[in-house]
Amino acid sequence: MGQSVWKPLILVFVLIIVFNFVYGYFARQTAEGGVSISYSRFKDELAADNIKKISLKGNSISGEFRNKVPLTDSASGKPVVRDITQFTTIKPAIEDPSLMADLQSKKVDVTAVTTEVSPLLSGLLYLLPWILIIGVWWLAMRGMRGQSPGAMMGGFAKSGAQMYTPGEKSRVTFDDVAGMENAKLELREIVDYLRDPKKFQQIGGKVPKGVLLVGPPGTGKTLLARAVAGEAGVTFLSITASQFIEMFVGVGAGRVRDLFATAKKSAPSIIFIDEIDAVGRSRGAGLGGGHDEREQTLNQLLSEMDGFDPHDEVIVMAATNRPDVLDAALLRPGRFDRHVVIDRPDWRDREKILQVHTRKIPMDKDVSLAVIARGTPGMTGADLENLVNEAAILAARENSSTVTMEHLERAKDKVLMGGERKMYITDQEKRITAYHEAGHTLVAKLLPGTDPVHKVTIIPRGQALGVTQQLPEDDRYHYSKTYLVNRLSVALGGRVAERLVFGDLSTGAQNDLKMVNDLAEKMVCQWGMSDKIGAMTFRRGEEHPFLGRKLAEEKTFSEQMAWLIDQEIAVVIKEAEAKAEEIITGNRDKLDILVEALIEEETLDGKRINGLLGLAERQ
Ligand SMILES: Nc1ncnc2c1ncn2[C@@H]1O[C@H](COP(=O)(O)OP(=O)(O)OP(=O)(O)O)[C@@H](O)[C@H]1O
Ligand SMILES: [Zn+2]
Repeated sequence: MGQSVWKPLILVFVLIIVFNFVYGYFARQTAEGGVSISYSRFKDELAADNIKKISLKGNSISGEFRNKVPLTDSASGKPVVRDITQFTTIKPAIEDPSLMADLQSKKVDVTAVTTEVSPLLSGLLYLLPWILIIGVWWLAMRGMRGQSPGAMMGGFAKSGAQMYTPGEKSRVTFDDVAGMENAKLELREIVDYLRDPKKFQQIGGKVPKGVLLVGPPGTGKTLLARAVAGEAGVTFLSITASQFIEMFVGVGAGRVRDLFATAKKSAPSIIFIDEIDAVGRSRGAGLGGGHDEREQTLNQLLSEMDGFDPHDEVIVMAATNRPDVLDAALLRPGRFDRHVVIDRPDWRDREKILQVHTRKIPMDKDVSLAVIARGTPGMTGADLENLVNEAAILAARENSSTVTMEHLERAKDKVLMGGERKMYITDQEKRITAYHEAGHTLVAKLLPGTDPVHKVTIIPRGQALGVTQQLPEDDRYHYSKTYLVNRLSVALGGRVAERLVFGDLSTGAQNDLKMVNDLAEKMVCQWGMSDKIGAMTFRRGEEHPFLGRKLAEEKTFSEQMAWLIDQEIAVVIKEAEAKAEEIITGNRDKLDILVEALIEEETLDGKRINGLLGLAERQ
């Protein structure tokens, strides 16, 4: 909860306290300030004819003695110095039928006071629970929208979406989004369209509808979407997909309808749906029932997107880090047909992000954000923002007027340890990863007939410390043995480079090895690519009790054959590994060039790799 939410809460507390004081003041006034005595003592004094007058108010009796009475300490029973004339006591819950008669016979002056304190006060007392209920409800509504007063200027959206209208102070532009130049470039067209939809259509631009932002959490997808709205100066409606279905059954579809209606009313506008996979998982994928609500919501979303007219001037943006689980219907033309991939930032972008977030923080003159950026591979924008905040807190705690390098380093360690991902990477690990990935890349580049290398990176993602990405040039349906063996060589290139350079192996090649073994097994058992076995096919199933593998089902075969299959798989793998080794040993200088560039730049695209290796384009 933000500070703004606490303010009314504090106000309510203050009101309650003030009310208590006022009430107490009135209550004491009517009690006439007597000293409290026991009821039996009061009865004794009454019997002794020592009560002059009393006043009754509810259960309490206050009054005056005829003669002063020594006050007894109730704990010790000893008389206390002070004599009293004024007293109060409480009538017990048990009826005392003789009281009135006694009072009359002793000629006590009796007045009855109404229990009503004051009409104003009792009115307040009556209203208080209502004030509390309404207050809590109000706070809950605000909390649900997570809105600060600034963000509310655009008013409410019934769907529960957060709404930002143009011209607000909290406007976000591309300047607030550091790095991501490619993504910004791709979104430029959306901005142009929203700025002047008519003109855009006259020029003949294809009216965009849905944009899917794909990337890991915290990489700034929401921020980027808001910046698009800010750049174009249009209304931004933001909702998290799980909000559609969080409350009651049947609400989700209605909320979607409301959301689109609001967006159309305030067009041109952007609808942003975060974590779209929460409603957008492929239909029918769930087990059993209970998914109707989600499916209804998804269907409503699809039909709203289809119902757009070009003149509606609404763009739907959505974010996910699981594009693979999305229902294919969402990705069809006319829906989310544009995809913008947002990767974890490389160190140059990390430096820019640090610059954005330190803009308003006094930094020591010795601080080098580049050094921090280089030491934080794998961190997202959100992680870096967190790092800067931690550093500022450390500085404040030490009464330091500026944030120093040391604060930043300590904050870095803290964020690294807090993160669930293993992001802390030593220089040595970084070197090993760089050699591993450069090994893959070099083999892929120098072996003919392999898929082009799209990019290579040593920025960790998921479990992998680095990635070499190859993209096939076109869809292939037939693979030659040469192609497949080359592919094995590329996969083994990482491991081979590690072994040749460090004389040691790391666990980093685990995935490569699994891929290599699976592929080699298929080559031998399914595609008949082994000389010794020839054109026979086998299906190999689960573990064999003796051989470590079970060869079963399609064809039963002897243990000798099982042994031969294993031999042949080993031969294929050895052959591929020897090829990789030959290339890497023969081009050690090129390997080193790639490694230095990788450590310096973290990510190399195909063009850059060709440049470094002195190769022509399309090789
Ligand atoms: N490129 C960036 N430049 C500046 N700040 C960034 C950048 N990327 C992320 N941040 C910071 O990280 C915060 C979180 O980013 P944001 O919520 O946009 O990430 P997200 O990708 O939408 O994450 P999620 O998928 O968890 O919603 C932002 O508020 C912003 O302050
Ligand atoms: Zn590898």
